[in-house]
Amino acid sequence: MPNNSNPTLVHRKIAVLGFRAVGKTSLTNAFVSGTFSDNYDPTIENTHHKTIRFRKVHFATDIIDTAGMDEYSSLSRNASVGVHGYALVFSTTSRSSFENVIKINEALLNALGDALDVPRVLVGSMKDLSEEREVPLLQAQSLADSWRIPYLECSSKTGENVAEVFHTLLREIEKDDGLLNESEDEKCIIL
Ligand SMILES: Nc1nc2c(ncn2[C@@H]2O[C@H](COP(=O)(O)OP(=O)(O)OP(=O)(O)O)[C@@H](O)[C@H]2O)c(=O)[nH]1
Repeated sequence: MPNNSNPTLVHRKIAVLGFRAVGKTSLTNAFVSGTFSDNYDPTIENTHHKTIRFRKVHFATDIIDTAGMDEYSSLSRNASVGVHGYALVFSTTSRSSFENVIKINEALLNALGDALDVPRVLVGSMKDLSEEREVPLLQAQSLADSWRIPYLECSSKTGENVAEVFHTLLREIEKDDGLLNESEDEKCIIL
């Protein structure tokens, strides 16, 4: 077991997937550097790094901000090989992005050979734009429940729930290996 003087360092790779313009880059930037921009610049693919410490365990995390996907897209090699967990993002302001994330989840599980229990979180972005909401919270929550994965809503603009998306995904990744037990995962520190 890790101890205070000698924390455990583990490497984890996370990919952020979703339809075009759902806020994948904004979510990644808000988490990695605490920044937000109103500008829209389509992404090809970028990898960011962040160390997240859950008390005695340091996660050196690679976060892959992928290109917006549609039904004709396939996962890049970097976004499918050696990835420990996925954030599946749709915008709460876009019904089509919600419908699309269902297809992305299917394509992901197919690409991974119908692997069971792929660590994932479903993320509803742009929570601050409540007047433009097109996807009811309960509908998104029941989709996540049917996939047996957590659902979170966040705003990269206000920062609300941004860190929780990544912390929840790390907990999903570590669920079965006992690295984070109850008392250790309560307190997470971003380095
Ligand atoms: N109000 C608000 N706007 C957001 C939020 N997140 C993203 N946006 C805006 O939505 C637009 C698209 O955001 P991006 O982060 O570039 O989306 P993306 O999914 O990375 O886009 P692609 O790389 O093309 O797939 C930008 O104009 C952002 O400023 C949010 O939480 N709130």
